Parts: sequence; C-alpha cells; structure tokens
Amino acid sequence: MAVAVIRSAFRKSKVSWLPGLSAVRAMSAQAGATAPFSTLSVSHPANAVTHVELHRPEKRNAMNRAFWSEMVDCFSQIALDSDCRVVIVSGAGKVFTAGIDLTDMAGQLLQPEGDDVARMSWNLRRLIAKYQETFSIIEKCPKPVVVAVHGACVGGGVDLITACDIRLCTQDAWFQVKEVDIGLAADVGTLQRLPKVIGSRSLVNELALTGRNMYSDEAKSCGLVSRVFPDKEAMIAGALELAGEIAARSPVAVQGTKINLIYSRDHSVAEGLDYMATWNMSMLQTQDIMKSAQAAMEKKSPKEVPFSKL
Ligand SMILES: CC/C=C\C=C\CC(=O)SCCNC(=O)CCNC(=O)[C@H](O)C(C)(C)COP(=O)(O)OP(=O)(O)OC[C@H]1O[C@@H](n2cnc3c(N)ncnc32)[C@H](O)[C@@H]1OP(=O)(O)O
Repeated sequence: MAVAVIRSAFRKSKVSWLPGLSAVRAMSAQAGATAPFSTLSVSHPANAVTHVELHRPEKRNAMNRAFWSEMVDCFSQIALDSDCRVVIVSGAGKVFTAGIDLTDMAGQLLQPEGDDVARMSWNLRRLIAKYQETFSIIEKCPKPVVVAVHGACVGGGVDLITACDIRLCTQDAWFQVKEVDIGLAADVGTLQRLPKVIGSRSLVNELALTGRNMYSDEAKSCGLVSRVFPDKEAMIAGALELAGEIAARSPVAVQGTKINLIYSRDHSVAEGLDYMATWNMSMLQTQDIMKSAQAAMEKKSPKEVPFSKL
C-alpha cells in the first residue's frame, strides 16, 4: 500500500517545470576538471568520483606558486561538474605534502611589490587572501571532499586538510602545524578551522604554539582523522569505498547536507535551523525523495536508484 502511495505521488511529482530545469543544468554543466595542471593530477577512478592528487612528488608536493592557483581552478571546475558527486584528495610519492614551497615563498610573500609601506601592505593582504582561497574553495565546493594523508602533512597541508569534509590517514602519517617554526602565524585556515575540527582547545594551542609532530594514533584519538589504515594502498581503497557510498546517495541530499553542516558549524542552532528551513523549502520538492523512499520501501540499495545529475 505504502509503495503504491509513493508511486502515485512520484507520478504526480513529474511537474511541468522539469524540462526547464534540465535545460538550465545542461547550460551550466561542465566537462570536469580537465585543465592541464602542473601540480595536480586529476582522474576519475569510479563513477561520479573525482580524484585530485597533489603531484610534485620529487619536491614532496611542496606548494609552489602554480599550486596556489591551480587548486582554485580545479575546485571551481569540480563545483560545476555535474558528473562529479564526491572528491578524493591525496598526495603522490613519499608523503602527502611538505607544505608551502619554501624556495618560492621568498619572492612573492617576503618581498611584496609596492612603492611604500601602505602599497606593499595592501598587495600583501591581497596575496594572503588569494592563498586563503586555495583551501576555502574546498569548503565552498558543494561536493564532499575526502582527504587521504600518508607520511608527512606539514604546514599548508594542515590548512588544506582542515577544509576537507572527511579525513583519513595511514599509520605512518604525521601532522605538523609548522608555521611557528618558520616565524609566522599560520594564516590560511589552520588557526580558524582546527579548533572546530578537534575538540580540545588546549591541544590545538599546544600544536600551533610548539609545532610538534602529531602522529596517526593521536590524530585519530583527538578526532582530526576518522580512520587510520595500515598503508596507502589500503587507505585509497577505503577512500574509494567511502566515496562510492556517498556518490550512490541523492546529490541533492548530499550537497545540501555538506552546505548545512558547514553553515551550522559557524552559526547558532537557531540560525542553522532557520537556514535549513529556507534550504529545504525548495530542496524538499526534489524527485530524489520519492525515488529514495520508494527504493527504501522496496528494500533496494540507494545504489540502484538513478538520480539526475546535479
Ligand atoms: C601565505 C602563507 C601560506 C601558507 C603558509 C604555509 C606555511 C607552511 O607550509 S610551513 C611548512 C614549510 N615546510 C617545511 O618546513 C617542510 C620542509 N620539508 C621537510 O621537512 C621534508 O622535506 C619532509 C617533508 C619531512 C620530507 O622529507 P624527505 O622525504 O627526506 O625529503 P627531502 O629530501 O627533505 O626533500 C626532497 C626534495 O623536496 C624538497 N622540499 C621538501 N620540502 C620542501 C619545501 N617545503 N619547499 C621546497 N622544497 C621542498 C627538498 O628540497 C628536496 O629537493 P631536492 O631538489 O631533491 O634537494
């Protein structure tokens, strides 16, 4: 009986605005993150899954000038790619990343352009904001991002992973808020996001003020990562399995969940509930609810439900 009710509701839900919506989607759909990047390798290992690999292994994936721009281009393309429902980020070679490229840093950041202090300061501010966007773009991307860390994750690496939605690591992974060791206060996300990721403010302060290494067991126990794998191969297999589970769900539900979780993290419960109500006053009208409910009633897996692209 319940199945019949859902079927009938689903038939009724095929309302006349759908062709218009498809046309808008067709106009905005992009081919995916295909630009020839020099510091990133982008692949599509499974249906609806995009894998972004930091790819400067001979320099331990140190973040050079090209990297700071390419991440923004890559994630801007992914955000619009209706064939992508979930992203995996990992590092090629021996480690995840050695953080900012220290040889590149001297030019741009330490010798800002400008005729006087005001102009140099203004240019430097713009540059720092640009570097911040390199990781904020991950958080702004509506597709969930799973990051898989092996070996070292230093400095800018911690900024990067705290902007991701799910963090995995290998047993040999270690994390270091290194900035204090090179004479600067971390300025591209760690100080803002790490306290929201791990529960202990005292631990955040300790890590950021001493620059000490944190190893995988402690990263798991404090909540920085949700799973630890014996090695990189097992971790990438685990990341793909997790990505497959996310990709199988309604993209309307998944993207709405990511956006509302981040909004709620930064607002009061009352504001979060208000935002949610406004969000769902349109999103509850999706066909995906009827499709998912029907599959649940028929004891089918969400993997069997053909959701439209988003
Ligand atoms: C607006 C500001 C925005 C962001 C700021 C971010 C701040 C930070 O990121 S602070 C962190 C800076 N990073 C470091 O201090 C790490 C330095 N590197 C290491 O400690 C080690 O390389 C390692 C990551 C532990 C890996 O060790 P190992 O596997 O033994 O490799 P190496 O032999 O040391 O290096 C191989 C190769 O890579 C080059 N390299 C490594 N790290 C960097 C780097 N950060 N910048 C530039 N180049 C790096 C190293 O020089 C070697 O190059 P060769 O040409 O082979 O000599």
